[in-house]
Parts: sequence; C-alpha cells; structure tokens
Amino acid sequence: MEIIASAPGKTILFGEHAVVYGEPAIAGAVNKRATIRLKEASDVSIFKSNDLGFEAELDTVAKRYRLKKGKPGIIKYILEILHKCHDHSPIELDLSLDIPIGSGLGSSAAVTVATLAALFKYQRKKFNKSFIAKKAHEIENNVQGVASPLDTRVSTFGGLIYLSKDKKISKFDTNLKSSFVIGYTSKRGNTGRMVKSVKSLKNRNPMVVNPIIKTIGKITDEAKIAIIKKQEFKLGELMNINQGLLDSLGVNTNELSRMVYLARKAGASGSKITGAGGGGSIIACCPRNQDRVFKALSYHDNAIKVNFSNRGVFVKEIR
Ligand SMILES: Nc1ncnc2c1ncn2[C@@H]1O[C@H](COP(=O)(O)OP(=O)(O)O)[C@@H](O)[C@H]1O
Ligand SMILES: C[C@@](O)(CCOP(=O)(O)O)CC(=O)O
Ligand SMILES: [Mg+2]
Repeated sequence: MEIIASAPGKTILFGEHAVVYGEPAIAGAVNKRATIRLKEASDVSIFKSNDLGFEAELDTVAKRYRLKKGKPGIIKYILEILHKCHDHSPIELDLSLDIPIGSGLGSSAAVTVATLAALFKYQRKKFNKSFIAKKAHEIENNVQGVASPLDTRVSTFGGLIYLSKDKKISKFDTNLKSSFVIGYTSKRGNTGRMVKSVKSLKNRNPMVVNPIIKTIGKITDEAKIAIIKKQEFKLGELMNINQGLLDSLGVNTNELSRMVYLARKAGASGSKITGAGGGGSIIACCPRNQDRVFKALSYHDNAIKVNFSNRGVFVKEIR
C-alpha cells in the first residue's frame, strides 16, 4: 500500500511579516505543488527526493538524520513531524517538489502539509483540513521559531484567501486569475532568518516599526476591498506602498528591487516582494500587460504566470 498526498505552494499578495504580529494578510495557492509518497519501510525510516537530489536515513527518536546524498535543509520539517506525530515505525517518504525552494512560495508549508496528510492517512487516523492546518502551523512554528498560520492554511485549503486579525480565513470568490506574474532569482531567502531579523529591528525600534506593521495591516484591508471590487490598478498601487514598507523592514535585496522596478517598467500596475524576502520572489499585478511583464522578468530571471489553485491538500491511497 502506498499513500500519495499533495499540497500547493502559495504567493502572498499583501501582509507578509506583519501577519506574524497578528495583522491580516491576503495569499493565494499556486499551481505548484509538493507531493509526498509514503509507504512502509523494512528497517529504518528513509526520506528522499529526486527533485532536490537528496537521500537521508532518519532517527526520529534522536531527531537526527544520516545524510547519504544532497543538502536536505527541508528535512527539519519532516523530522519534526515524525518526532511529534509518528510512533517511529520505519516508513519511506519520497518528495517531489515543483515549488522552487526558499523562494517565498511556501515550499516548507507545502511539504509540511502534504507530509502530515500522508502520515495521518497511513496511520488510519481521523482528520480533517482544519486539523492538518493546525498541526502544520505548529510544525512550522517549532522549526522556524516563529511562523504565522498563513502559509500552512493556504496550502491546506487552497484558493485566494484573506486571513483576518482574529485568524479566520475567508475565500475570495472573485477571479483574478490572469493578472499576476511571479519573478524569482536563484538567490534563496530563509524565512526563519528574515522573520528573526524583522523581530530584532522591531525590538530595537518599537515606536517606529510597530506603526509600519499596523500600516501594512491597513493596506491589506484596503486591498481586500479592491479585490472584491476588481480594482486591479488600485491593487497595484497598494502593492507599491506595501513594497516600500517591506523595504523599510530590511527584507529587500538588490535582486528583488531590480525585479520590482523591471516589472513596473514593463507595465505592471504594482509589484512587491512576496514571502519573507532576503532573496526569493516578487509578485507583479498586471491587469493589462501580463505577457510583457512575464517576458521582461524571464529575460534574466525565472517567471511564472500565476494561476491560483482552488485545490488545497489532497490525499489518496494506492493498493
Ligand atoms: N537545496 C535544498 N534542499 C533541501 N532543502 C533546502 C534547500 N535549500 C534550502 N532548503 C531548506 O528549505 C526550507 C525552505 O523554507 P523557507 O525558508 O520557509 O522558504 P519557502 O517556504 O518560501 O520555500 C528551509 O528550511 C531551507 O533550509
Ligand atoms: C514572512 C512570513 O510572513 C511569510 C513567509 O513566507 P515564505 O516562507 O517566505 O514563503 C512569515 C510567516 O507568515 O510565517
Ligand atoms: Mg516557508
């Protein structure tokens, strides 16, 4: 018997970093996914991924792994899951990932959500999406030190969602499908590190940084209205303001800035970092010039035309 579970990555339209301090955020699941195949193993637990080029043996009691091949940074999430949610009987996990890793597109959340879904199914446990989202958030929190529930919720439920201050999610039913382009370089960011650096900036300068975080929350609420009213030019303008504030939090880089301005020059109504920054990706709102923006970003970097995916996590059993 083999279990297959799949969960999407995501892009944050508004509110990254501020969401860690309880502000609202808007994010959408994208058509790039993490897929886990899980089956019983004979001896020790194994975690491998052809896409990432690694293979490791896991000692989930000692929370250690022995690396046979590759660079398995993302293994921390799997180890934490096996340590917290599994009885240590040997299993084999195989990860396929078409989400670029460390690019602000939520590979860590997608891997966490897909692994939990596969494991719960394997264990014949009763679970629903809310339970997966809750557990996945706990895992990201433990591994990263701090994490908002945003990435794990989007990956679990799919769709384009608004996460409110009181942590409730609502799905937008509007179709903004063809208006966004993501650009990413090969320079990776590290979410845990970026979240910590914003936290220490905030601790050193609370009187300045707290209002910035609150203003990002206000931008998100304005953006919610703009999405509902389909005001995509307004949405772009709000993205540009959000970008200025992310820059002030210290998460911008030369490469991200270059892509942000390139997208605007090519006709985007707005563009900003998406995800934690410090490397990774930008997102551009393109009500009219999606092809031009896509071409401009693809010239030096990688670009994706965003297709929001309504499909969150799913799991199936193959006999
Ligand atoms: N080549 C790699 N192989 C496996 N894991 C990696 C690799 N590069 C980075 N990682 C790890 O993948 C994780 C990416 O998660 P994160 O920083 O949250 O970015 P994102 O979720 O946006 O992709 C980090 O834990 C990082 O250590
Ligand atoms: C910076 C943050 O708001 C989003 C991080 O997204 P990503 O891991 O870079 O895809 C952190 C969080 O919400 O936990
Ligand atoms: Mg992540």
